[in-house]
Amino acid sequence: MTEVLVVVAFHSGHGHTARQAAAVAAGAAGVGGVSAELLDVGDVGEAGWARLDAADAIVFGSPTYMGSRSAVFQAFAEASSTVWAQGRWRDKLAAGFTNSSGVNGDKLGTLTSLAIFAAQHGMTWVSLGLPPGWLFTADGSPTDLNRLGGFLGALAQSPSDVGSDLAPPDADLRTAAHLGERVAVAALRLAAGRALVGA
Ligand SMILES: Cc1cc2nc3c(=O)[nH]c(=O)nc-3n(C[C@H](O)[C@H](O)[C@H](O)COP(=O)(O)O)c2cc1C
Repeated sequence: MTEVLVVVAFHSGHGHTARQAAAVAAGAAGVGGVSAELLDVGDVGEAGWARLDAADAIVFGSPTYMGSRSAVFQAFAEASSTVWAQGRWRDKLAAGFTNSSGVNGDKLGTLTSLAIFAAQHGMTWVSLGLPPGWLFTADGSPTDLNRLGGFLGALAQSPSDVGSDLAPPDADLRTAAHLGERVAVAALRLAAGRALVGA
């Protein structure tokens, strides 16, 4: 059986995005032949960079701070310029997720920045692949998968006065798990294809 590695590279200032990251990793690890690891981008170190090099897919996650990715994630992105210069992540799969307090909260700014970051590295972006839930149709529910209606990546919302023990809600964690599973399956397919064509 093909073994592939999905690394979930994330920042979380107060634990909410960390819960979303854990859900992404659990979704990926639930797919046979796939292992998933969490990596705090605020503390990568030599071993962390090596795990990123070894990954078949990297799922990037950040809270939305002031309408974009956090300063800690940005520092990680800038630190990856050596990786970029050497093309070490080229042709790996990538995907992204973000969490913020506003229902909208300008989360798209974060996801867009993550997708551009992945594109700069020559990675192949995997979308969320779910229909929008909740208010997309009148009979929707806030417990729907993809309740926040994103396509580019997984979205989560945590009220600013609710701790990470209670937020983000289950629907958003299930959405994150779906993204992890989708990336894992895509990584398996890519590995199988590579084995066939020898590249
Ligand atoms: C510096 C800062 C900026 C923030 N900017 C936004 C924002 O632009 N939009 C929003 O909806 N929430 C914003 N928030 C709220 C966070 O996104 C929210 O608290 C989130 O759950 C934090 O995730 P974390 O616990 O993983 O850090 C901001 C919070 C901080 C600390």
